[in-house]
Amino acid sequence: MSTPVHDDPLSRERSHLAASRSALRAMREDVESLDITDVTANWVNAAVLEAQIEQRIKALADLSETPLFFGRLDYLHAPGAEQAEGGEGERFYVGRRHVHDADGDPMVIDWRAPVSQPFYRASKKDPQDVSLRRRFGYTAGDLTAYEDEHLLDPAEAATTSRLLQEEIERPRVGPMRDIVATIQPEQDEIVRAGLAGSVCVQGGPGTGKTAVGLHRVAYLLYAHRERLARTGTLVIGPNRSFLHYIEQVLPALGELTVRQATVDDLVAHVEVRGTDEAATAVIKGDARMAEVLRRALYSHVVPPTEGVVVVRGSRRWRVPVYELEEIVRELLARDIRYGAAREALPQRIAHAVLVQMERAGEAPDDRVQNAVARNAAVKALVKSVWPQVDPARLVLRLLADADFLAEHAEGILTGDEQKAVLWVKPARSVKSAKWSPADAVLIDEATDLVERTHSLGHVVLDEAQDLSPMQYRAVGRRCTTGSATVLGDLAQGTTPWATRSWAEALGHLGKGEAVVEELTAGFRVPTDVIAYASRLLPHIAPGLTPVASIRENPGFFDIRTAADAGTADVLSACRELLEREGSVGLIAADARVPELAAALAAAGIGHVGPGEETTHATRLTLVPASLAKGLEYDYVVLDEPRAVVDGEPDERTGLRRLYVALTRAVSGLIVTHGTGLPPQLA
Ligand SMILES: Nc1ncnc2c1ncn2[C@@H]1O[C@H](COP(=O)(O)OP(=O)(O)OP(=O)(O)O)[C@@H](O)[C@H]1O
Repeated sequence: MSTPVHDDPLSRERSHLAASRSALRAMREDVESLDITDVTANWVNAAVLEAQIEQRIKALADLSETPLFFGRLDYLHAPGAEQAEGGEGERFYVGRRHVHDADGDPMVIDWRAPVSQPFYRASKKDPQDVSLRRRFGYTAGDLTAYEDEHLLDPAEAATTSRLLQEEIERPRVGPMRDIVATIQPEQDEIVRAGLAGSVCVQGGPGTGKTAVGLHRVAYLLYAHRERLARTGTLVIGPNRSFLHYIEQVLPALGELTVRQATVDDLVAHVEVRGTDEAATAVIKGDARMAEVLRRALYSHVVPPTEGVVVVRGSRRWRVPVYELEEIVRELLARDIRYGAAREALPQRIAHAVLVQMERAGEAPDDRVQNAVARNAAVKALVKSVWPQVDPARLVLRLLADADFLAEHAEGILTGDEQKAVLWVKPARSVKSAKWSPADAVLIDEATDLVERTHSLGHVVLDEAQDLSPMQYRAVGRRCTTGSATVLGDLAQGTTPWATRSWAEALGHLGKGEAVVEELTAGFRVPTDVIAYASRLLPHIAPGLTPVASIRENPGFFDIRTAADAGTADVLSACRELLEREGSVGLIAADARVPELAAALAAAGIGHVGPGEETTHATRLTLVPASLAKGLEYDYVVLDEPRAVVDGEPDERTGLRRLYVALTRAVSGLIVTHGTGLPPQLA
């Protein structure tokens, strides 16, 4: 007897998957076979088009490990034609990208399309016209399970989805991956917030801030593709290893054009070779420095002391000093940059000359005005009244010349503060100066005073709590005409200038109107571990809501007292965790890393640094506590919590660093210590 193979729902869904994959293949072949020889006028166009085609082919790749669709929605009624992304059916498969058949009918709908939204938001309370929501389970790329919710059936009990739970509990390996299949309703609201407004998300460790920020970019690129292609998008993260950790997420969602950078990258006007004492960096990062810079820059504008005489042919035209003063005053009052005003000044003077010419009965045209503006006398006047200023040289002088600084910081910085920012050994030139990261930000501010910084369409700022006010300003001027998504956790602020409140930070960013949302459901850290780490909250960020872990797997948590502060117990903890599936991170105070690296090598345990690819043979990452932020590992060994705290300039920062280190583990954490635990963990 033969069994019918296509009759059960799972088989039907599998055939839809197979059909969708061949439809995708056909779409790709269509693009691959495009012949552009006849449609491009020149080789530049051809090159651009070819690059676009190549991107499109890449975007249409069928990746065996990323299923084409992960959900299905059965609508009760066909959604409005304007919502249907070209389809008129009432059943939609939701996936990472749009796939259509030969007739152009949708086989899979992009998760970002409006008709997909109820997949994330519909509930029994608000079914949004969805009668059935189906989630699919995959094993090694094969569709092996599904799970249904009948949203309109009052008899069906609301349950938590097994597939969702499994996805959340899945062991972590390698870099971050997308969460499209399991975005939660409160996350989805942030992901799909409009492009016009800015959003700020406060959320404890593992609440999905980074994930939400990246999916938000993908969503915005879908919903406002043309506009953002013109204006650009940018994701800002704290350091290289973090950016490396997240760099696969957007390409996996088909978005290949988003720039990712650190704040230091954005302000790289000079080579940074120096560092500042914490107290100095705090002052250099203070928003008051913006006013000092503004004053110092505009001190270069000096009122004219005599009129200018322009000789043309046999005639001499004089613009009297009071009229020049008026022009300068008017330019100073206008909301334009120093450089733009400097360019406008000769034209204004020329205009004044032209008015005189007209009064004298001449009929000068634009060419005459330009010629007057370029006249040597006018040029000389502009040079003395409104000289060109090099932003880096301006900052150099402020940091090197006590009198110059005193003159412009008067009433803004105290005498002690001025002393703190002055170089002990003043640099002679921009090239030879040992610029610090904070100096580079000052130069960026000065650069923007001279010439307006280009604004992007949208900027995502991750780990935002660590920025100084001057750094917020640097990010803010890159989205003056666009919007921002600001992600952070006040409890994880570990810089001496870390943000105290989001209202303050958003003010410096120039996005005071942004709404602040809070995420409190934790997807990473197991309950016991997050409860333990949260003991630190009253000491590091009183008033913040502790994260509530939604992981069912209780995880594995052990605190081990070592015989001494050596490395033997750390090594055995690493060995033990390497027996298990998933990634392993050994987190330690920066100062202990060399000793631990040597011990691991001596014991024959291979390891890599954060941001380096692990391999099957080398699954351990040795992470200095200062680089742990934003990262996660399936299992973590945390070495000497006390040393982590002591590694920071003050106790609160130390405890915050410890909070970060304690909250990196997904499935298990072993804390080893030979010197006792910080009393705040007791
Ligand atoms: N809805 C979700 N479904 C499945 N996994 C999720 C979901 N939201 C977040 N995660 C996972 O939880 C982990 C933590 O997310 P993420 O790194 O974005 O948190 P975070 O708030 O930025 O943490 P931190 O404050 O430590 O930087 C990641 O592995 C992420 O993929």
